[in-house]
Order: sequence, then structure tokens, then C-alpha cells
Amino acid sequence: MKMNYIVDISNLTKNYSNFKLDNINLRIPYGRIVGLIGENGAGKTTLISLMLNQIKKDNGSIKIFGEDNIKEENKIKQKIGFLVDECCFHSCLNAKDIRKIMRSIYTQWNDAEFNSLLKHFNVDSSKKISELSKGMKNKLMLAVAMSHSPSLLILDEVTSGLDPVVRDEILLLLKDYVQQRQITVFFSTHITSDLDKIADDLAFIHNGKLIFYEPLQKLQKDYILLKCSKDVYQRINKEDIFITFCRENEYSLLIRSDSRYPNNIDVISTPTIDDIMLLFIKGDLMHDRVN
Ligand SMILES: Nc1ncnc2c1ncn2[C@@H]1O[C@H](COP(=O)(O)OP(=O)(O)OP(=O)(O)O)[C@@H](O)[C@H]1O
Repeated sequence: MKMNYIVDISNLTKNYSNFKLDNINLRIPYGRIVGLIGENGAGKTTLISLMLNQIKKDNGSIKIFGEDNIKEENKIKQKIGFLVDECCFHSCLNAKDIRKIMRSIYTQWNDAEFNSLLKHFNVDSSKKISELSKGMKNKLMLAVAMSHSPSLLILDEVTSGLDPVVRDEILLLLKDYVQQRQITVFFSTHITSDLDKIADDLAFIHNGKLIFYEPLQKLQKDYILLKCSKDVYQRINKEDIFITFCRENEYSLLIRSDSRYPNNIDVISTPTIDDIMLLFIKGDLMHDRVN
């Protein structure tokens, strides 16, 4: 039976000596492209590593395709394509060697698909991993992740360190691939323009806590960014303000788009993802959660 959520994370906790991934609850419906964002050290890789059962959790549960990600790891991983920050293959292997290995791991492995992705990405299949640039390695790893008909792609920093042309190429390919096959993608990034290009939803982690998981369009429709002086700020109904951030006497406020505010506001705009992140990280939260 198909479950409602492709990923269902409950009360997930992981403790390190100086960091806690704290009681994460996250449900991702089928067919979404979800961007995972957060500052350096927020817990993105920790969350992804837990989903892939690469590290041990301290509490909570992770269900993927409705099944426990530890008990059913082998079964689940047949349907997941993943790319983690470090290339997990020995550097003396080339794409041809990797193809042979993958054939024996994935029941749905498709040589033709892999070859066509390598061709599309211009990756020389006879070059060893150690001879490939970072961009080429990422493309190779992405081709591996996409060549066994996955239903879910989990990608940690797929575009990091890549030039804008290669980044764009990867994002376009991902978008086409997802549209054709209606799969789900969960990817972490620091590059917010990537999210504008392909993400349906944003999951935002800050200090090990999931601050929100929302459709990007909804966030940008429901909230506006106001920039104003202290004088104007004092005349705004505080109930209407979701986040306040003050720097050098200029107030940046995230407020609900249906709120009433004085008409002599200096700047009103739709918040970018960078604005939203900055306000959540640096600002004062006036209400509990995005709703
Ligand atoms: N094996 C470990 N032992 C101790 N602390 C760890 C370990 N792995 C990660 N951490 C800590 O957990 C925190 C979260 O790290 P994580 O890599 O998940 O962050 P991130 O959001 O992916 O950061 P970045 O964007 O910089 O990649 C950091 O403070 C990191 O130092």
C-alpha cells in the first residue's frame, strides 16, 4: 500500500559532544523537490546521514516508503539514489569499474541510462576518480545515483564548489528527470538560487532544530519583508510581526502579507530565501511557527 509520505521522521535526535540534532519531525509527501537549508553546522549532513543509516541515532524513527530505514535498509536503498559530500568510491576506480560494481548491487541498475548520463555530462569513463575535477566527480556520482530508477534522491551539497554553468546543467537535468519520472528529491544546499530554480518546498534547520518545512511559494506569498525606521516600527501592530531584525537603526520585519501596516514604509518586498534565512537566524521570532 502506498503511504502518504515518502519520508516520515519522528522525534529524531542525535547527540554529539557539542551539538544536538534536536527532536526532528518531518514528513515529506511524494513527488516534491525539497531543499534543505541552514547555516554551516546547522545539522543538514547529520540529518541526511541518519536518513541513510550512515550514523546511529539516539532517539526517534525514520520511515522511508513507509518502512523503518534501519530494519529495511537494503530494501529501501534499492529505491534511493544518494550523493553524499565525499565520493565514496576508491580513487583508483573509473566509471567503467563503478558500473560493474553497481550492476551487482542494484537489481534495477541500467547500463544504458548510466552511459547516457555520462555522455550528457561529458564524463570520460576511462579516467580514474583521482583524475576527475570536483565537478566531474559530482556528475559521476549523480549519474550513479540516477541509474537504478530511484524513487527518492537524497543529495548532500550536489552543486557545492561547481561553477554556475555546471550547476545550471545539473539542476536542469535533475528537474527534467524528476518531471519525467515523478520522483522525490531531498537536497541540501547553501546556494539559494538553486532553490529558486527547482525547489517546491523548503526545510530549514537552525542549530539542530527544524524551524519550518513549507512550500516555497506559500512562504513567499504569505509573508512580506518590510524595511523601516524605528519610528515606523513603533506604529506597527506587534501581533502582525513574525520576525524582527534590527541593524544600525534599520528594522527588517517579516510580516504576514494580509497585515495592515503604516503606508509610509520605506521598502516593501517579497522576501528572498536569503532574507528568510537571515531573519530566522539573526532576528527575534515573535510567534512560535510559520503557519
Ligand atoms: N562525528 C562527529 N563528531 C562530533 N561532532 C560532529 C560529528 N559530525 C558532525 N558533528 C557536529 O555536528 C554539527 C552539525 O554538523 P553537520 O555536518 O550536520 O552540519 P551541516 O549543516 O551539514 O554544515 P555544513 O553546511 O557546514 O556542511 C557540527 O557542529 C559538527 O561539528
